[in-house]
Parts: sequence; C-alpha cells; structure tokens
Amino acid sequence: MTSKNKINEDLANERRKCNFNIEEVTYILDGGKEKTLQRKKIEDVALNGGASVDDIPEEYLSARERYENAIRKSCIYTNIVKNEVLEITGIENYGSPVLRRTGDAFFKDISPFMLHLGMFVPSIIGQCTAEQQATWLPRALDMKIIGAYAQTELGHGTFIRGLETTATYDPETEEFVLHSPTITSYKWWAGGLGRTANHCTVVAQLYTQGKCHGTHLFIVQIRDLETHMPLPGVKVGEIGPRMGFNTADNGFLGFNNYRIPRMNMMMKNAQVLKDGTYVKAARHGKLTYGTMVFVRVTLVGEASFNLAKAVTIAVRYSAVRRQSELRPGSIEPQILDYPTQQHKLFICIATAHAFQLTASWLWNTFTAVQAEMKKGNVDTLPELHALSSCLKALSTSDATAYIEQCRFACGGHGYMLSSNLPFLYAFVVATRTYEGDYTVLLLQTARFLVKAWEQAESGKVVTPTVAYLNRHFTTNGKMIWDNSPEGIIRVFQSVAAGKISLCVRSIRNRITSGMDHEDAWLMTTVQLVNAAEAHCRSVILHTYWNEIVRLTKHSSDNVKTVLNQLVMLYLTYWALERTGDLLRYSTISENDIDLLQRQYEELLVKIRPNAVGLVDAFDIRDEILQSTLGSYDGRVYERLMEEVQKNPLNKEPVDPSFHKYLKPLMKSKI
Ligand SMILES: CCCCCCCC/C=C\CCCCCC(=O)SCCNC(=O)CCNC(=O)[C@H](O)C(C)(C)COP(=O)(O)OP(=O)(O)OC[C@H]1O[C@@H](n2cnc3c(N)ncnc32)[C@H](O)[C@@H]1OP(=O)(O)O
Ligand SMILES: Cc1cc2nc3c(=O)[nH]c(=O)nc-3n(C[C@H](O)[C@H](O)[C@H](O)COP(=O)(O)OP(=O)(O)OC[C@H]3O[C@@H](n4cnc5c(N)ncnc54)[C@H](O)[C@@H]3O)c2cc1C
Repeated sequence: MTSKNKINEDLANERRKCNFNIEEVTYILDGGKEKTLQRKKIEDVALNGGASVDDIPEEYLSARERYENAIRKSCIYTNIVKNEVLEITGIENYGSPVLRRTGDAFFKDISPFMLHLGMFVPSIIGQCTAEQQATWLPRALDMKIIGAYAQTELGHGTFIRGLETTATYDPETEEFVLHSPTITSYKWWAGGLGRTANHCTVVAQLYTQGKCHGTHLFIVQIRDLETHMPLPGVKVGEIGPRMGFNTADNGFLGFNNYRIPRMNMMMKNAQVLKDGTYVKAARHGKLTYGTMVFVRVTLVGEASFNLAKAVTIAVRYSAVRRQSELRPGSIEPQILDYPTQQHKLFICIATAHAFQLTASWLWNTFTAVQAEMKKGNVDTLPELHALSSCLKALSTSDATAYIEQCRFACGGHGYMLSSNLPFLYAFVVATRTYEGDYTVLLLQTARFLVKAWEQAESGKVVTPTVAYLNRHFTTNGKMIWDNSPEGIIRVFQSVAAGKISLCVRSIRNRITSGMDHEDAWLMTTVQLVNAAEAHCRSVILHTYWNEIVRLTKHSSDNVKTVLNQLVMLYLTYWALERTGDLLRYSTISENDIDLLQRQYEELLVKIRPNAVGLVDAFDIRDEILQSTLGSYDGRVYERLMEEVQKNPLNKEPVDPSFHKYLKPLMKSKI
C-alpha cells in the first residue's frame, strides 16, 4: 500500500471493533437492498469519470469564474445523466434524490440547474394539463429549455396572497400581459433565474374580465433561445453575494407589459377560457401551492442526507484526532473517547436515521394523498399540509443546529472550507427559510392542530397523526410516566395535547375578555409555535420507533441491537431535553430523570465501538463528501497539507502586494 491509499491506523482499528453488518444498515436506510444496488450503480456510472475534480477548488475563484465553472460542471453532469445514467435507470429517475445527491460530487456549493429539476419541472408535472405537459415536459427534461421558479418578490415571500406581479388577460389577442407595477413586485431570489434560465414559472395575480382571481402559475420565456438575450419587456439579473448558494445565480425579474400566450397559464387546477371566462379550481383552493408541498416533502430527506454527511466527517475525524491527556504521561486519547464528544455526535447519527425513515414515511403519505386527489378526494390534503409543514420546519432547523455542532466537534479544522462543513451549514441553514419559513410553517400546522383539538373535544374521531387527541379527552390528569419507548412516545403525545389545549384555552379566554379572533390568535402565536413543535417531535419519535421495529424484524441480532440503541438514545435525549415539559404533563419524578440520565450515558458507551461503522453505513462516497477531514481513509493531516498546495496565494514565494504596499509602509517614517 502506498501512503496515498493507506488507511489511518486509528480508523482501521475502529472498523475492526465494529460488531454489526454495515451493509445491512445501509440497505435499511436506502429502503432495501435493490435500492442500494441501484444507487451504487448510478454513482459508479456518474462518478467514475472523475469529472468532479476542480484543478483549483471553487472557493478560490472569482464570482464570474465560479459561476462559469458551475455551469461547465452542470453541463458535464447533465450529459452523463442523459447519456449514461438514464440509460440504465430509466427517465423516471431524472429528478430522483439519488441523482441530486450524486451531483454533490460536482459542486461544493450548488448547481445552477437545481431549481430547474427541483421546482420548474415539478411545477409542470403538478400544475399543467396533460396537453400542456406534452408541450413543455419533454423539452424541459431534455434541457432544451431551462427553467426557474419565480414566486417570491422583493416585498413578499411568506404571504403569497400579497404578491404584486399581475397577469391580465386580453381576449382580443388571447394573451396574458405580465406586469411588475412596483419595485416591491420584482421577483427576487429564484435560483437559476439570474443568468441561467431561459424560462421560468411565474406566480402572478390573475386578472380577467376586470376581476382579480388570486395567484396563479404561468410558464414564461424570458430569454432568447439562440442569443440568451433577455426578451423585450423582461428585466432580469443576479441578486448578489449570499451566505451560501453562491453558484445558484439567484435572480431578480421584472416585466413591462410583457405578453405570453393564454395557454402558458398552468391550467390543471383553474382555467381562463378564450373569451376570458375564469373556471374555478373545483376541488381545493390551495392546489396551486402543490409544488411547494412536494418540495417540503423532499426537504426532509435532504436534511437527513446533509446531516449524515456532516456527522460522517465529524465522527471519522474524531477517531483520527488525538488531543489532551487523561492522566499524566498517558497516550493522548482519540477525541471520540470523550463522552462530551459522543454527546455532540451520536445524536446526529440518530437524527439522520430518524429523518431518513420519517422522510420515506412522509413520501409514502404524499403519494397516497396524490392518488386520492387524482380520484377527486381532497380530504387528506389538510393533514398532509400540516405534516409536511412541521416536518420541513423541524428537520431543517434541527439539521442546521446539528451540522453546526459537527463543525464545533471538529475544532479549528472544522472552520476550514476544505472540511466542507461550512458549505454544508450554509446550504442547510437556507432550507430553514426557503420553501416556507420555520415559524410560518409551524403556525400552519398549529391551525390544523387547533381544529383537530376542537373536533376531538366534540367527540369526533380525528385523523391518525393526531389520534392522541382523542385519548386526551378520555384520560384524566397527567400521563403516567413509563420509561419504555412506547411510554416515552405516549408522554410526548400528552405534552403536545397539553400544549394545544393551553393554546385553545388562551384563545378562548382572550376572546371572552373582548379580543376578536384574529388578535386572540396573534397573541397566542408564541404558544402555538411551541405546541406545533411538540406535536412534530411526537410524530418523529413515533415514526422513528415504529419504522425501526418494522424494518429490523428480519435483521441480524447485532443490527437490531445497534439500531435499537440509537433509537433509544434519540428518545432518551429528547426526554432529557424536555424535562420541564415532562414534569408539567406527566408523572415523571426526580428519580426517573436521574435514571434517564444514567440510561443516556450508558447508551453513549454502548454505541461508541460502533460509531465509525454507523457512519460508514451511510455509505457516502468521498467524492460526495468532499472533505479533507472526513474521507474514508482518514488521511486528515495529509489532505489538509495537499489542499494548501492548491492555494493560489502560495504559488509565488513573495506576494506582489509586498512591493506595492507593505514595503513602502515599512520604509515610511512616523
Ligand atoms: C432533483 C430534484 C431533487 C429535489 C431536491 C430538493 C432540493 C431543494 C430543491 C429546491 C430548492 C428550493 C429553493 C427554494 C424555493 C422557494 O423557496 S420557492 C418559494 C416558497 N415560498 C413559500 O413557501 C411561501 C410560504 N408561504 C405559504 O406557503 C403561504 O402563503 C401560507 C401557507 C403561509 C399562507 O397562505 P395563504 O394563502 O395566506 O393561506 P392562509 O389564509 O394562511 O390559509 C388558508 C387555508 O389554506 C391552507 N393551506 C395553506 N397552504 C396550503 C397548502 N400548501 N396545501 C393545503 N392547504 C394549504 C391553510 O392551512 C388554511 O387552512 P384552514 O383555513 O383550514 O386553516
Ligand atoms: C437560498 C434561498 C433560495 C431561494 N430560492 C427561491 C426560489 O427559487 N424561488 C422563490 O420564489 N423563492 C425563493 N426563495 C425565497 C424564500 O422562499 C423566502 O425567502 C421564504 O419563503 C421566506 O419569505 P420572506 O423572505 O418573505 O420572509 P418574511 O416573510 O419577510 O419573514 C421574515 C420574518 O418574519 C416572520 N414572519 C413573516 N410572516 C409571519 C407571520 N404571518 N407570522 C409570524 N411571523 C411571520 C418570519 O418568521 C421571519 O422571521 C429563496 C430564499 C433563499 C434564502
């Protein structure tokens, strides 16, 4: 073995200690052996060309060079996908998470094509009629047209009903006239819009026959397909440097009485006829928000995957890194041996599992609701909206906090861009805001919870994810504390029920004392966010536990044991995090809390020997991890030194600025 492919001895030892079958866990996380094999096949085809490697790391490039480089790599990757990957996987895999994640090997930051596949194509699939799809979809999938999703404006993101861009129907020419009447009506933020896209989905207020019918979606060509020049009446550009997403050319867009054909309105859920008659969406008023629901569902899996990357980096690094002395003169321990380090990292492994299994469950719920809606039944949509809203909010928020925790766990080296942890953080922290801000989405869930509470109060049976509310009305007093997984979950459900109950009481009391409903709701929103968070926690705990029980039924004993230890760690961690709530809503005692703490510390000890095996089971290739600290071979120090050689600042022994500025300064007199 050369030093280049030699595995770090500490890491090799960790792998020898691992007592479970790593592949078995990978299969569970991927959703089955076949899915793992297909993922690996895709990765082999897409990555074995080595096209991902930049001669100069992208962080050293100027804004222009970075963008051009991102486009170059996006085109290479798209050609590989079109010509090689889809040959073996089929076109239905075009937008699959596996392909999106494999693409991470090409970009430390973001592909300018991400929103094309992430939202433009889904908006065509979800919002267009079959006839419209036949017109647009093949061209979009073949990259003959490249799109963005332009909804947010300079003045409004959250409040979609407040958007100002107008689309006014002109029956004379059978066209819509798009217009940006104010500075705040300019579209702002859309990924890929600034420099890359030649089309986009535009969300605008629809006017026809003198009446406004609210926001609708339109497909709009914004640039010439030959010259890429913005079309007359279109003003488009890039919004400027951001915390992350710097290769995503997030853009602005304004229209000056810009005309598009009538059939460019996405007409699956509402239509404007040739004469200007508006035909209302028959089934549900919010179906035009469907693309957002789809993306929220996929973001739970994204949160899991990015957290899995971060913790893979941090655990491998913590096995390689030695620091301090436990006793005078003793060998410096691996930092992974410190219980405080285990406390930082093992919860991240467990959370990545919890989110991955919850994401698959949510995806199945989403497809079931879609199937019902195809049959004309929209009854399950409110529950899906409530679930996808809170799960998106919590998974992105927790993943953000834990990725930062992984960076802290890597000390100073975690601050290096080459560790990839800062990029991961900058990417994931944005997911807490985009596709619906954290607070705003939890308040959407709270609306659903208050309604469900009122239904349960009146004796009606409520939908499955809030079924615990029915129990709330049949049991008296605090929930009996019980340290079993099912017991802990029941107590978390009681906490949620108790908090929702307090919200309802607050709202009612405020109304009784003279407030109108809107003000009473507004004054209760701090509690409502808290209640929605508690509900969502209980959903995740419940789903994670149920899925582990279901998926490990036929697993080997050691896999069962280690996955059980992780889920128990997760349940215990959250019980300890929420002791205040547990004391308020259950019979838990001081003694029970001491026991929980001991149980938690024992779990850290039990998981420790399998920690590296557990992150290996995420099976994230080095090309995708892109980290000096987290590679499979653990050559941390060598890779940090190799990276230094790529630093353009080190190309010449003396920087020109020395002669230009430093030397004159040194020679000048005070
Ligand atoms: C290769 C592909 C892989 C994919 C990889 C993924 C990677 C990432 C992909 C893409 C990156 C994405 C980049 C970011 C893109 C964006 O950010 S696009 C912009 C997103 N914008 C938002 O999310 C805005 C958030 N705001 C809203 O959703 C809404 O305005 C609101 C819900 C906050 C309020 O809407 P409003 O119309 O004012 O409704 P309300 O009056 O509050 O509610 C009325 C009732 O309607 C219910 N409702 C609301 N939304 C929905 C919905 N979506 N579905 C079903 N029902 C909905 C609401 O609960 C109310 O019900 P009740 O009256 O019964 O209480
Ligand atoms: C990296 C990135 C990429 C993006 N990509 C796209 C894209 O491709 N296409 C697109 O259309 N948009 C995109 N966006 C925009 C994004 O969807 C919005 O920024 C997001 O929905 C939040 O809206 P806002 O910016 O208007 O925040 P605001 O609504 O102004 O929120 C500001 C604060 O006010 C609070 N707040 C707002 N309303 C309420 C309320 N009713 N109750 C309580 N608190 C409230 C929020 O909680 C938040 O703390 C992107 C944003 C980012 C950061």
